[in-house]
Amino acid sequence: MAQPVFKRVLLKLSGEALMGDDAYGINRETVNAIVLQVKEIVDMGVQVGIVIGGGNIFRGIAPAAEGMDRATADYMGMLATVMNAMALQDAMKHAGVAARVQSALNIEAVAEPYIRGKAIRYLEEGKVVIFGAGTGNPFFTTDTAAALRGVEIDAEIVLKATKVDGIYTADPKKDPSATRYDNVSFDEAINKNLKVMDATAFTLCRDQKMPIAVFSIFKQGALKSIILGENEGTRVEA
Ligand SMILES: Nc1ncnc2c1ncn2[C@@H]1O[C@H](COP(=O)(O)OP(=O)(O)OP(=O)(O)O)[C@@H](O)[C@H]1O
Ligand SMILES: O=c1ccn([C@@H]2O[C@H](COP(=O)(O)O)[C@@H](O)[C@H]2O)c(=O)[nH]1
Repeated sequence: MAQPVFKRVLLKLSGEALMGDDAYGINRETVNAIVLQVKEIVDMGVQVGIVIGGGNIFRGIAPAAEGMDRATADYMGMLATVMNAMALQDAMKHAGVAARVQSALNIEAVAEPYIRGKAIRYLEEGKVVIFGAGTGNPFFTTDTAAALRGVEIDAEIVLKATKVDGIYTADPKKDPSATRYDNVSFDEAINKNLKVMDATAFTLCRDQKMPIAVFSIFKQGALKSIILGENEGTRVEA
């Protein structure tokens, strides 16, 4: 049987991917389908940390955030990611996957605080750790949180699960003539402003020699393919 090529990974899940076909919010069926893909790699013995985005909830409250102080809106965005983390943990529990939520913002009544050593211990025990509230700081994104937590937990790769199947020469949703890269260097991704991830996230991964794989969470089996070392999506490396 094929063996995983990674022992520990950091999976970044787009918040917007949780909406399914809804306008915003959390679509339970979509979450369950994502959880099954994660379960597949957990059952192979891969240790999985997850950073979850907040776009699905934040989009719904965006009109209220208009004109608001940027830091306040960002804290709201971070709280949205905690809701997603809780929904994901609940869906994992129902699928028989042990998961813990750790929050970068202190909200101890709903989630334990982010403690690096404890997160690593959970991973070693085979539990999925879901990191909520991004980095805990405004003016950042959950992509940067994924790069940061990935480096902190000593993951071998950051897996960016999104709505498109890799990195393109331009946003494929806006430019149908855009073509997909199989491989791209950090410098090219940053210099060409390939917006699938923000420059802070790319730069941190580049400096810490942390490879990134970008793939579609809606493509059945894509996550497992990457774990088995097969060609899938786009790989960003030095
Ligand atoms: N060069 C590019 N290649 C691929 N996708 C791109 C590119 N430029 C922009 N995009 C867009 O970036 C989006 C990926 O961002 P995604 O929504 O997954 O991230 P996010 O902002 O981290 O998540 P969230 O939904 O939680 O806010 C894709 O849906 C795609 O339309
Ligand atoms: O470290 C962080 C992470 C996130 N935010 C805020 O949350 C929203 C949602 O995150 P996405 O990465 O867009 O999914 C983001 O727009 C920020 O407003 C943050 O401030 N700090």
